[in-house]
Amino acid sequence: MTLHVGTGQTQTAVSLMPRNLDDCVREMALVEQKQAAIDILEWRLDYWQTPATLLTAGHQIAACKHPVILTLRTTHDGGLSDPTDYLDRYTALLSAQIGDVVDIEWSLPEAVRKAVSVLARANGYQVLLSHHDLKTTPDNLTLQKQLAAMHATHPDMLKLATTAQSNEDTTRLMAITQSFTHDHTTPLITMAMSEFGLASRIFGGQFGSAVSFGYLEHPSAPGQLPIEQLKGLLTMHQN
Ligand SMILES: O=C1C[C@@](O)(C(=O)O)C[C@@H](O)[C@@H]1O
Repeated sequence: MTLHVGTGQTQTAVSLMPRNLDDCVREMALVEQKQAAIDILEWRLDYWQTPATLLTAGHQIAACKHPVILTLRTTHDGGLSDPTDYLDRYTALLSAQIGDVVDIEWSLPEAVRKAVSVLARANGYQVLLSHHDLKTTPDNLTLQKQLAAMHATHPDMLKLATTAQSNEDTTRLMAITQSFTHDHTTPLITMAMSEFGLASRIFGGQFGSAVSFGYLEHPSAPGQLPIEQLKGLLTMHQN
């Protein structure tokens, strides 16, 4: 399934964070209950704790009607996974062609990013290149250079998550989003994490951000809203 983002209404995504098959069944039941509010599933693989049943879970998740983003979030970018076995952790699922998009972290060594990207594309996935600043929203020039460097590697889509320490940080990120999406066709997802960043999750689409993340049971990052509340706000704001 090809994920089409960046045109039309802002799409919503929720992060699945199962540790095992029991969690997977529970979370997929919630997805079914809330499916009217969900456009995209993100499977946060860094929470998974039972390698022997990874593919079983993958087939259960991939059986749903939503496009699935595979995300192995490392400790560098706010997740739980050790960056040193990044390619190995992705290989089984990518080789089984489970899911549709692969999130690859900019912070990884270039050789690792390239190896995962080659394996992903060889198995028909789109590549979402992502970067997370867990402490700040850098100055505008730094944000522009960050996006330019990521864009130069030709991903299918980009994601930049910063941490807002003020309302001004959030408005700057949205202005940078507006400027980038005006000048480029590569879909961009941005969000300012923290309570200061709430506006970026509700109004980010107005400035070109393609997707906004809400939560199913628990937030996967600071500042997320419950998915049904987020969908309602996006629908109200965009109609
Ligand atoms: O990269 C992102 C965005 C996110 O960090 C957010 O702030 O909503 C949530 C993560 O699960 C996801 O992988």
